[in-house]
Amino acid sequence: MTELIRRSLRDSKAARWGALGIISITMFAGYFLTDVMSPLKPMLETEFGWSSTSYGIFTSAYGWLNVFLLMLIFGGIILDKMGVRFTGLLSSFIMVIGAAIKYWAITNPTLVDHTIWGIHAQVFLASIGFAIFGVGVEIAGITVSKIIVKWFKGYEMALAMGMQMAVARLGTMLAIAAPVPLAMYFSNIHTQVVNGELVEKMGPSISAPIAFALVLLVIGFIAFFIYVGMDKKLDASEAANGEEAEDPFKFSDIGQIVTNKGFWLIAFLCVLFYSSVFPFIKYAADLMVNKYGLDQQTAGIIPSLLPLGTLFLTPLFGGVYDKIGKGATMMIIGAVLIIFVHTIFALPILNTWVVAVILVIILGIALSLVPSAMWPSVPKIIPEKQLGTAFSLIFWIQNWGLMGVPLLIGYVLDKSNPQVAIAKAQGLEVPLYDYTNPMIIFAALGFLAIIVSLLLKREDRIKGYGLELPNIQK
Ligand SMILES: NCCCC[C@H](NC(=O)[C@@H](N)CCCCN)C(=O)O
Repeated sequence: MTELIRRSLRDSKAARWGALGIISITMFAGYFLTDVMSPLKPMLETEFGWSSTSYGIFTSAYGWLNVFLLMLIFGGIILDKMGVRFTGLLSSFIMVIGAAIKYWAITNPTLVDHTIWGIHAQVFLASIGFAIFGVGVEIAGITVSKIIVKWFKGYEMALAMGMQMAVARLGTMLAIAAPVPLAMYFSNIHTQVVNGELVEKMGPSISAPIAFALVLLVIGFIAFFIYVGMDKKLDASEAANGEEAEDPFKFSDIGQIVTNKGFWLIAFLCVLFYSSVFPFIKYAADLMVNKYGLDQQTAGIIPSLLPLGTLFLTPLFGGVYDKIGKGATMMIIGAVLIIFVHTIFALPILNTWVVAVILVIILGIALSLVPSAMWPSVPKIIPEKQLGTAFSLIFWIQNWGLMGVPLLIGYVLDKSNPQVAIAKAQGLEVPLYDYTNPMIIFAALGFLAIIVSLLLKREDRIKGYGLELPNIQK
């Protein structure tokens, strides 16, 4: 009889996986909007006269407020103080507002020939929207991480984190594959920049995929309200069973987190690893056009294989970590794969799409290995009551990379290819970009990630965090 008595709602498999399903919808929408502009880079250049630097500025905006105004850190503190319900609703709402501003900037033709502080006005305002959205999606990310720990500790935590990331990657995949067909389908007559002049012309609708993303985000916001109901029931069930409430968060906790060497190694690995993958995704479709000779219409297909592979592999590797362990080793292997892939991309040989497909698939394996081991390792290093703040600090450090690297890549791309700007200014046929230098930067990040992952394994041996041990408690 006693086996039938449940201690808490989270002891019900259906309840915890149901909760995970609901919050995954919100993150799916967030990841879709995050990458929706990536395959549109060539169109932004031809329709609105953006340069690679403009695109780099826009892409880097994701981290502006998170990094410089410390919004992520405040988000983590709010999360630990106010809880997952309030923070989740707030962050989903911020995502909707940011996406709406970005949509407005992209649809507003009068912005096309203005500048703000020397930046193309459309780029500037779309960037503001993306920066606000970036605050929302990042805070939603740490909230969701804390929610998963809350429901899955002692259960299939890595698998759950892997499943949530897989659903989010589905958003990334859709964001790489769908925007160009959507923009072409909704082609209309609108203002474009042709040789520096504004003209009314038939062309693809760049705003259509963003409108689609906005609708998804509203659905994600509504979904979070449903989660709030489940979270209340979880708390009630735990209170009824006399489970102890967590110690409240104290500011001195921050001191404890930042004096933990394991925390820093995870944070550095996080920034190096993610800076060599997510900013790469922003340029991947363009790389396929310029290095592998694909046309704009099909260029998104190969990069979309990257998140596709992760859909299956992230939960799979998460399950391996739960049952067998070897988290630190998985991170090292992932970092080795990164340097391999980017080095081959950088070499001015093997310029055939088959090689690009193979490399993207290997990168997908890396993007499954490292996150499925890294994120479930954080609760092994940091106590649960400090997790919101710890995740937010890790995300904050990571956002420096997510902000700085795309900007650097856009800049390096323009500097290494001055012939492109000259041709555009003269109204000549635009030559191809040479991507060697940007890819060397990505490979260098992979190299640093290997060093940090080795240091992390060593630290685990010294401190006994248990990163090589399974997560499921027998
Ligand atoms: N439990 C933690 C999950 C983190 C997942 C991780 N996301 C991030 O690191 C975000 N800060 C950045 C997301 C950028 C979206 N393109 C992930 O692997 O997606």
